[in-house]
Amino acid sequence: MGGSEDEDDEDDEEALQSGNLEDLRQVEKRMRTAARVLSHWKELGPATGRSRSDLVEQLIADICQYHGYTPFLAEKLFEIFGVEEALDFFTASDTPRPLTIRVNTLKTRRRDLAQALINRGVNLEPLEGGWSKVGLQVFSGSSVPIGATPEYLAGHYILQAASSFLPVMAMDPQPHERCLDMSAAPGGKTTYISALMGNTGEVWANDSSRGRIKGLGGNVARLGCRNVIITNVDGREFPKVMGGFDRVLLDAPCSGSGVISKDPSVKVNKTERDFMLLGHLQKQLLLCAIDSVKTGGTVVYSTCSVTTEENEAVVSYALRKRSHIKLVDTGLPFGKEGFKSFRGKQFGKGIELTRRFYPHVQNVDGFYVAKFAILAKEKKAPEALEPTLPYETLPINEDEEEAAAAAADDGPTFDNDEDEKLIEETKKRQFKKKGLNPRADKGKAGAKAKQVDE
Ligand SMILES: C[S@@+](CC[C@H](N)C(=O)[O-])C[C@H]1O[C@@H](n2cnc3c(N)ncnc32)[C@H](O)[C@@H]1O
Repeated sequence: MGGSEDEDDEDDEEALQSGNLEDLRQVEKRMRTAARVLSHWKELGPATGRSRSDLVEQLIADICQYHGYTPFLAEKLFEIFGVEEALDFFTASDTPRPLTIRVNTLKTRRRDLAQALINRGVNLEPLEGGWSKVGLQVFSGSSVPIGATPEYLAGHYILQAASSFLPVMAMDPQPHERCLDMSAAPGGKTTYISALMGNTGEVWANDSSRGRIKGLGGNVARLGCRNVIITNVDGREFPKVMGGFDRVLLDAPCSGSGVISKDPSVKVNKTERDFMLLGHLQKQLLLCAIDSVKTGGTVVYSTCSVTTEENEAVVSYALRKRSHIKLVDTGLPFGKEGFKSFRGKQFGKGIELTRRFYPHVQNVDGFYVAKFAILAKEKKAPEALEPTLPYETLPINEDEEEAAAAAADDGPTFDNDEDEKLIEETKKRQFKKKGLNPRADKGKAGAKAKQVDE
């Protein structure tokens, strides 16, 4: 784990030149000591002669200076990992993860690709731990541009972080199925799904970003994925656009708190509001993903974030809102269990089956993977049928949401007056769509609508 000795030497060199090395070493030592004292406060605290809050304040100030985080995010990560482990996370997030590529089995075999690249002078090895048959780790030192070899241009491989393989492995797509990758660009996972399905069946690859769709199209074409259909809509349009999929992957838009080594701007540009809005969007998208799958199907939810509000809280929300789903084993060979609770909040049934991956533990990007099985919906008497709550009206704030959940026991609650209005509006829209006058006599309109349907 961590950077190479050469990189450390370069950092030291820079710090030396700016006359700061001694300061940095001192700050580093002070942080480690403070973290150890805080973790064993009862035994070690009194001897410091300082208050706990004073020490926490100093530690946060040091982290902000040394690692460049805002106090807000530093504290947030403390809460997730505890102080000592958080320091390991900060250090690992300041160094790049190993460079990895995924072999495109639609075009070649790992052995053949490895040989071709070795012949060009690339140093590589299978991924550590033997958990992937399609991954190769590329070592620095060779002058070969790994993103521009003839094999790359011919689509024999894609540059892909190792942890990004995991949601697709959990999804386990099968030949001839109909799958949806709801937020797919630039297509690392879509092209893997396509390969696992052996270019059979259908992979609907969707992304709401027009700009990012171009990259997705490029990768799909380069890797020769002929079973992929690309769409460019907001994921929340599913299942209105189409449904009945065998499997859906929602690799959700997220804060990127697990991939800070790739995008250090996350250290300073995320606010409480960002996390709240992201959590809200993720919840909406996850419900839509679930509603787009047929009975007996599978949904995989993943993020490259380590925060609970983007992970366990989203999954628990879905469990509360959809009673016909359950969490199942991801089948992934490593990873830490999802949190059962966080700051007094208990997460849903089976949450320990979800998996967390960390840069400082497995030397992979921070990731989260949850897998749901979609069961048959309980049959209800026609008069008991509830309208589906429009996704736009999902409560945005946790308190609001919790109050709703408490009142609901298992299923979603509905405000009758509001629902009446919504049902009326939906009916009107449907009538208009069919060229009917919504104000016309209900009986006649109903009869005409029936004719059109037939
Ligand atoms: C984590 S990235 C997906 C990475 C992709 N799965 C891969 O492996 O290459 C999240 C994606 O979600 C897309 N996105 C954001 N909001 C969305 C929405 N409402 N519906 C669909 N896609 C959305 C973003 O454009 C972005 O490409």
